[in-house]
Amino acid sequence: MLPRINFTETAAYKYLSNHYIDIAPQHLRDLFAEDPKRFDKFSIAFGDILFDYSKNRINDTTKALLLQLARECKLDEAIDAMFSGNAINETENRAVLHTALRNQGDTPIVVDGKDIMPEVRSVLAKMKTFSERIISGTWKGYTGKPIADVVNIGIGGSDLGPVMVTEALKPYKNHLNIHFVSNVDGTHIAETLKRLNPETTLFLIASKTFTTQETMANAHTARQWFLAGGAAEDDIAKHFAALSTNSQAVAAFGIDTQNMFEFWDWVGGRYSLWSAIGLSIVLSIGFEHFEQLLGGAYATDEHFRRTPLEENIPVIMALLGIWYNNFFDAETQAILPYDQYLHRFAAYFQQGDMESNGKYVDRNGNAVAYQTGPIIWGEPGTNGQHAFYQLIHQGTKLIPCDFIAPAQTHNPIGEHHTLLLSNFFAQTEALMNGKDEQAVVAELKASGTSDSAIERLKAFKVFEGNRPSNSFLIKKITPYTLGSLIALYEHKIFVQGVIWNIFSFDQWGVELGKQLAGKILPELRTADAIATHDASTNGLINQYKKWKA
Ligand SMILES: O=P(O)(O)OC[C@H]1O[C@](O)(CO)[C@@H](O)[C@@H]1O
Repeated sequence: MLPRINFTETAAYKYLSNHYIDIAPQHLRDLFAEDPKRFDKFSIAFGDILFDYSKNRINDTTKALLLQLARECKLDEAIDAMFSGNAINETENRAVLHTALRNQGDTPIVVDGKDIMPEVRSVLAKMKTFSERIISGTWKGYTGKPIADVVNIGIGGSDLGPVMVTEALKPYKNHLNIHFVSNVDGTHIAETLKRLNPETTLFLIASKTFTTQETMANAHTARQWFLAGGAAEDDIAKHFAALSTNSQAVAAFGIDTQNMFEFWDWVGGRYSLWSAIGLSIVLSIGFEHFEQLLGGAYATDEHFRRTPLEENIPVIMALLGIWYNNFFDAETQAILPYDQYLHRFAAYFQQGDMESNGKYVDRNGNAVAYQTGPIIWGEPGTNGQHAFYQLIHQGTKLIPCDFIAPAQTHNPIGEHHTLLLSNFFAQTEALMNGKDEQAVVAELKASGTSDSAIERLKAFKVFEGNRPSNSFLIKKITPYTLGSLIALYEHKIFVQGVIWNIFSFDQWGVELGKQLAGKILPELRTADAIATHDASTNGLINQYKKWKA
């Protein structure tokens, strides 16, 4: 069982509330000026990742109190409970062991009295053999041709992780074309299939439950398309594989269970890219690179598990998030990668974070009286700069930002990377320092602006600054460093859930919409006017019926 502690009733929370009153008016500029050791103190080097959190509205006391908060909430106990396979997903009575999928230690990990590591390794071995056959072309389609295109059909955790990682690791890609179909909107699969040849296409049906409406609809459409191309039922075995925990449903769909890559109910969907759900990643970059991804994540797991809290990156990330979320009333958290390959990173952690910590019921089943998970959003720099940074710099909302950038690029073209990085450094500095009125006036004077124009313009050109950010400077985005980075964010989410006293590994909040869609679906199949809902829903459905072709 996870501890049940209301963090707002801890001593640390009370101290932090008072301490907030001291810190809130202080400017980051002054905090830097007062402490020449601030960067050394508030940054952590972890392999090829430098985590700089010095541009946050904290001082030594803040850090000490936040760590006290973590201790009072028994974070150590919770970390042990997760890694040792306790059923910490209590509402589903499941262990939470995505860490076992990348475990490279030799201590058994026991769930329900059984060491799960042999099974984990056996599925990895099966993924290796299968992927080698597909990549090398020794696996032939039903007309004897090698596979050229792979379509992953899945949604949520069975899509976002593989999409994000295959995009992030494109420089490591082989000749196979990898496609992702997730949306139940027929446009998604129709547009994808248009470009494909059934003789050379492999479908991966990725679904933990193998019951998800969107995935099943797309899988059936893919099957029909495949058969319509001239293939026979028996040929399905050469062109369809399943990534799932549900072997019965896989067999019922008609996929040979030989072609099923299994995972287990102790892997949460949004934490599953390390499991068989990662097969599209393996096919895209090869098994060795996938192993490096797992290796990087394992290094983070070890860091998280064994490093004292004060030097523990996910713990610091989580506590800073709580500082802004619960004391500064920040509602969102931006993730801003200065790497085009990471363009789906924020989208991936939208699910990772918001499906995990978007909860208002605590671990005792009571409504919380405090804020929990933040809204996660972001786009790659510098595109974001020309879209929404205005609001981050001069808006009325406090938006803590995570900046992520590689020191080395995979595409050293001219000065592009230097330009990109100059923006990365400049933005965090500008957000922190801002520009005061004196500087604005001096600048306008120097450019020959008249005194009356200066008076009129100066207020608009002032930047308050004092906007907090974390910076992750990464030597290079490789499978290993990416694995480490993803796992840092995963554990951050876990720590925050522990402190907010919520269950981070269930997702009951997605059920109601699914249930209602199931009820509405048969109503849409008839031409009859509907009166079974509220006036708005009835009105919309009936208008739809009039308009639909
Ligand atoms: O892998 P499945 O079972 O198809 O589920 C897909 C997604 O649906 C959810 O259950 C809810 O959106 C996610 O948690 C999960 O990642």
